[in-house]
Amino acid sequence: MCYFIKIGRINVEMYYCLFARYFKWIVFRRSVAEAAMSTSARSTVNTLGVVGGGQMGMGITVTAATQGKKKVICVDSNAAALQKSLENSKRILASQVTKGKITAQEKEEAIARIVTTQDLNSLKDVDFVIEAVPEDPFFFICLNIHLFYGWIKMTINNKIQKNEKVKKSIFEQVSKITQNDVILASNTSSIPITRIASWVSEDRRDKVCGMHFMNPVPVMQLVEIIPGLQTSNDTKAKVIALAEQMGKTTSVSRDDAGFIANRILMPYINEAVFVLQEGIATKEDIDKTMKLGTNVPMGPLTLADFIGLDTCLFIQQTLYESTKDSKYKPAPLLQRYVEAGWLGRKTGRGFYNYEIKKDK
Ligand SMILES: NC(=O)c1ccc[n+]([C@@H]2O[C@H](COP(=O)([O-])OP(=O)(O)OC[C@H]3O[C@@H](n4cnc5c(N)ncnc54)[C@H](O)[C@@H]3O)[C@@H](O)[C@H]2O)c1
Repeated sequence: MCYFIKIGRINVEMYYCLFARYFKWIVFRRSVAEAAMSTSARSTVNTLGVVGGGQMGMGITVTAATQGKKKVICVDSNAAALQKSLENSKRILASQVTKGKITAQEKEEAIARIVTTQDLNSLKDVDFVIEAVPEDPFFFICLNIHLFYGWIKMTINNKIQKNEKVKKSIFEQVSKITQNDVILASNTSSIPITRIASWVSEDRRDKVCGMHFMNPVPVMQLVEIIPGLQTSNDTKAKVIALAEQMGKTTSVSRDDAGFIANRILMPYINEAVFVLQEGIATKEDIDKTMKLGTNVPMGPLTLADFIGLDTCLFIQQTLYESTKDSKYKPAPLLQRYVEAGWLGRKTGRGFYNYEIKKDK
């Protein structure tokens, strides 16, 4: 496009054309430099590293070991959580055998492919890493004070650290432990991928990508893929390929608060909590209305318990803080439940009560 404007004796068109050429040259030089800087990511994933063996991490581990036939090294800093997750994964696999989805032999083969460890250095030789540690660590402090007139039981449980310290430290460490061509994916529900990429060295940022699995991973079909600003197309293609090898279907979202699923789902859950808080309906009627009225498998409060109320609150807070739009303000009742330690199924109590299965 050229502009013919004469300002006195100056031919603006000429200056414009010269500037456009110079600009194109700069863009060309930058893309050549970037291409030279970034190497392509490892193509074949034989061994997958998963960091965090909680409900998502273990779901990813089991799915990769069964559907993807990958060897999986699952790292969790908490030995008890790891043991519990391993038992859970065996239960998931046993139920898949019962449902005829896999054979008993496939179950045994999948279990044999899973290694659990507390040592992050075990990821030294993996081909791909998926991080699934919590977004927001909760420090639960219970204080019992015995006074002369009787017991006063105080529970202080509202110290919420609103930072991403755990994930940051994992990315910093794992990017140094693993080889440079290894993709580092995050299962984050809400932290911007471009921010996560900033936690690793510049020459590795093109290999950081969001890989947002849905809960429960072995059952849910979708994985949201979220490329950050610096994620290369090569990385994005390889993340999609791994998701497909795990039997999943993918959708792609821009790196924006909540991505697609949580941007829509969390305000829906939050509104259901407001309806409960305002006494408009009972929790049973809220769930029944949405389940039968909109033909979804479960109502919003049951779903929130399933996801984890801490996770729901954190995502809602992230949406609110990143947009400053009052429509995302977390419902006070959701905050109270989290402060009470009623986090849903995983703690045995959320909007409903649950029996926690004891490991044999
Ligand atoms: N729960 C959901 O429905 C859901 C869905 C999609 C994505 N996510 C995301 O997945 C991630 C994990 O969520 P979750 O529900 O599995 O949490 P979770 O609490 O069930 O599991 C997290 C695990 O990480 C471990 N961990 C903590 N610090 C660690 C460290 N430094 N090194 C190794 N392991 C560590 C914990 O011991 C725990 O077992 C979060 O980012 C969450 O937002 C959750």
